[in-house]
Amino acid sequence: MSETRPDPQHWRDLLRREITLPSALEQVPTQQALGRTLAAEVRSPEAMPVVPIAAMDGFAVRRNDLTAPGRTTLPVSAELPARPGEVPALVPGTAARIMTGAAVPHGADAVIEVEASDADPFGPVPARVTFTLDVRPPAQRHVRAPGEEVSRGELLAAAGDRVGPGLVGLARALGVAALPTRRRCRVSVVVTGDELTAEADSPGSVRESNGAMLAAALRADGAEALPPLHSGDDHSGLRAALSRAAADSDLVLTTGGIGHGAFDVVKTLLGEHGSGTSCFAHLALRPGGPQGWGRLDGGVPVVHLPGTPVGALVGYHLFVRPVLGGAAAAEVAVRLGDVSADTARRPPGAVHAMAGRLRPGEDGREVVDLLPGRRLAPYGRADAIVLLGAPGTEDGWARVVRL
Ligand SMILES: Nc1nc2c(c(=O)[nH]1)N[C@H]1C(S)=C(S)[C@@H](COP(=O)(O)OP(=O)(O)OC[C@H]3O[C@@H](n4cnc5c(N)ncnc54)[C@H](O)[C@@H]3O)O[C@H]1N2
Ligand code: MOO
Repeated sequence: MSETRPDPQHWRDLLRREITLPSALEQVPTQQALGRTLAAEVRSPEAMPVVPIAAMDGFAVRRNDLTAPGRTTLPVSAELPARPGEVPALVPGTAARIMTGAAVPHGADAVIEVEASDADPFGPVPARVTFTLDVRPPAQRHVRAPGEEVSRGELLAAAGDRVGPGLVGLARALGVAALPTRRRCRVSVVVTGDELTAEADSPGSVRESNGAMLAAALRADGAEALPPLHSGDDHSGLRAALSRAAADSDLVLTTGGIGHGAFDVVKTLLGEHGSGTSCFAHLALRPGGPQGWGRLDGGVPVVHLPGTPVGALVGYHLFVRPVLGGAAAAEVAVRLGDVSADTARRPPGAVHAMAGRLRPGEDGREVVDLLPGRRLAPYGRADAIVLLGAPGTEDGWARVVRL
């Protein structure tokens, strides 16, 4: 049987083009929205600050009452801590002791910091205060003007942005109770193989691990991972598992059953000798070469990953994550550090995926060290998949997918 060996980059582009996931909008309470992707822009319902606010601990004054340069002594007519409540207007010819964050009284047009006065910053409010000023303070000195930080209707974040702690804080500060996020994509994983068991308790049985691994990867990428479904190597079992998965999900992943063997149940059920609703290829990629994709009942997209745990992990990060979208899907070029683990013969023309660990190099710029091993074992310590031999890669550099 001859199969083409498509370029993994082309395969990724094909899947991104063909698979569009729903992007329904879901309002999520601001405090629970961390990590979600915005489905729409967020604008401020109010100005920040709403009223003029002192930016320094000191005294609110009218600049016309000051001699500058020179010394001015004014009676202190009020004490204004940062507290809720009405703020009386500043009595002309007086100063009001004010704390950072307190509303500046009507009539005051500057705050003089306590350091420029003879007042004890921590003592009781003085009866009078003397300022020694070198220059006349500019209007609104140490006053945060209404709308200075955010104006009403200003864009806080755009559709497609990921909600970070900064936006959670900003939204709370402005009274935005819920954020318009994309509904999480619901993904089912169907693992296949008669040998798979919860515990490896008999000869030939293999502890099922792809389900937990892919659920973890999906959650890390902001998707909702439904409980994994298991099918044996028989068509009726797989058909049942796939239709259960399709009924409930935006996207289905399968692992295993896509090799060249008689028991490769996914391929024989859905490939050209079966329903023909999925297509399969052996990509110029090691590991993770065998891949497939198609559509299930109702048009639900399905991506077929190899059963080998390392093949499933690599395939997920190269082909599924980009379909889910988001910044994490980007591959970046990183300099290679320690490559002593790259010992296997690497025929040209294929991309070789190895486990790697990122660290700052001697010049502070990031480098990646290769970890020894071709299977899942090195991924216990890896924070990157390193793609060696990818077209367009300069010597001493590799494309890297962060885990
Ligand atoms: N004649 C050929 N044979 C194979 C080729 C080839 O080109 N010609 N390619 C090899 C490559 S590369 C891969 S990858 C595998 C792909 O095979 P499958 O996707 O059908 O995977 P399985 O045979 O079902 O399983 C492979 C391996 O992984 C273990 N496994 C499977 N699922 C799980 C799971 N959920 N949790 C833990 N471990 C799992 C399974 O027990 C097998 O050991 O084909 C090669 N063969
Ligand atoms: O592509 Mo397979 O995952 O090399 O073992």
